[in-house]
Amino acid sequence: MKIYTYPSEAAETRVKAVVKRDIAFDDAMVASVKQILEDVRARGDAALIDYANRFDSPDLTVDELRVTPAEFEAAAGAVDADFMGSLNRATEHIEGFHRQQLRKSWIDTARPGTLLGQMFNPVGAAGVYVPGGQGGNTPLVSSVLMGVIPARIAGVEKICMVTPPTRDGSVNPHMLVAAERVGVDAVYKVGSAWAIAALTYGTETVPGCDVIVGPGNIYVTIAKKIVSGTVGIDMIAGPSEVLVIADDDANPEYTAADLLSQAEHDVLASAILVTDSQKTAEAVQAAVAEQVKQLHRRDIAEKSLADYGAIMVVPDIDAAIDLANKMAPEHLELHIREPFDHLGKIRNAGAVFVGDYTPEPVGDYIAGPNHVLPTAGTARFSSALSVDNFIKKTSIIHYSEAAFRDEAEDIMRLADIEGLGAHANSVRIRLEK
Ligand SMILES: NC(=O)c1ccc[n+]([C@@H]2O[C@H](COP(=O)([O-])OP(=O)(O)OC[C@H]3O[C@@H](n4cnc5c(N)ncnc54)[C@H](O)[C@@H]3O)[C@@H](O)[C@H]2O)c1
Ligand SMILES: N[C@H](CO)Cc1c[nH]c[nH+]1
Ligand SMILES: [Zn+2]
Repeated sequence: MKIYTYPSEAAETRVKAVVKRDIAFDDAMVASVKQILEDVRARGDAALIDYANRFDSPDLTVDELRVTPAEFEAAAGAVDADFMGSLNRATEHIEGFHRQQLRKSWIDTARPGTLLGQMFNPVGAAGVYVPGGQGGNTPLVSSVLMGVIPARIAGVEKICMVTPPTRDGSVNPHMLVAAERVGVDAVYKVGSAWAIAALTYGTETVPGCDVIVGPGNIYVTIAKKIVSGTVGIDMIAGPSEVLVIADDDANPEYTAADLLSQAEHDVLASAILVTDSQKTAEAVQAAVAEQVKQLHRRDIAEKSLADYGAIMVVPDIDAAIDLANKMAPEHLELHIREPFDHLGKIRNAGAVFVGDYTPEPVGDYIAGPNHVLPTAGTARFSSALSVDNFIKKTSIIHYSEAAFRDEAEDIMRLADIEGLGAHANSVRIRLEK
């Protein structure tokens, strides 16, 4: 990882490259995703199978697109009791955290003669994208829980899950067991942009949904961005990111391990260390170089660090926090003395991990908060996946005659200013009654 002095021109260029990396999609990628979306819209299942055969699963047929009861049953027999223990524990924690987010419809009658309020209703159908990697080689089992649990708690009636199939046309058994555990209604073997198209437009096999949630690689992210508005989406939850703020007291081995934990996700992932200590910068640089050699996904981590990694040396911890707020990382770790004294200064981050014993994977798997988080600087305006992403709010408005008469002049005046005579008339006609 390269060490930069921040601020400097070189450091600023790297910051921009990281923050803009999935918004500055290259035109060819966007064009290819648009073409996939149009193709699925026009040809439905036939297009899904063509893409699945080309990218993930050479022999998959239309009849195999939906996971069957027999496949769920076989999956249940293929996982061990230890996995079930961990799955149950994670599920309980995630359910507990998300239950706190449920809100009740409300009405307010404080203003005489009026009744105002909001009704909260779940969307009818949600599509949950679960990343699987090409040919299902990186099955993010934990993302099943993160996508489905909030939808279930919101009360969504129909929850469909999509994920790329493996080369042999199956879905990882741990993923299927997790899906069944949290009450998914159907699982479809489709990945990438064609899965987002299927959930948006519907095909013969895959039903269209009202809302699509879940993280994914650049193709998934571009597709979600394009279909947003036709369906609801949760957020831009693209290639993973971590920004660690560390002082001269931080453990360089821990810090390096945490940076690598996100760098290994994707060649487009980003891992940044910001420190006020040259000694820490150099120690972490050396630890990363050493630890990366041991990784099974070394190539991915090395490319991501080369393209989107950095060690920024800043004058002090306040400057580190300013830089974090500017970059708005998906994950922010604080490896500093008295971290809670600084927490209130953090304004832009998907999730903050505080202290030596809260490495980011605690949040990925088991703590309870959602690990589907905004990336590429979008934590400036969006938040973790939550129950809210599945809820619509409908306003309720009632006026008595007296309340209506009391405010009639105001309504007519505002309508006249807008030049909307029919609006004013709908008030006047009642006053003349
Ligand atoms: N922000 C978050 O909350 C969050 C959470 C978890 C994971 N992630 C990110 O999700 C991503 C998961 O990516 P992944 O690739 O492992 O799984 P994925 O399921 O998102 O993508 C794999 C799919 O993309 C397809 N694909 C490969 N090359 C393609 C091409 N040229 N054109 C179109 N499609 C192509 C594959 O065939 C497969 O179907 C990572 O970037 C990870 O960092 C983000
Ligand atoms: N760190 C990812 C979010 O960027 C989530 C994840 C799932 N599995 C492992 N990690
Ligand atoms: Zn992770």
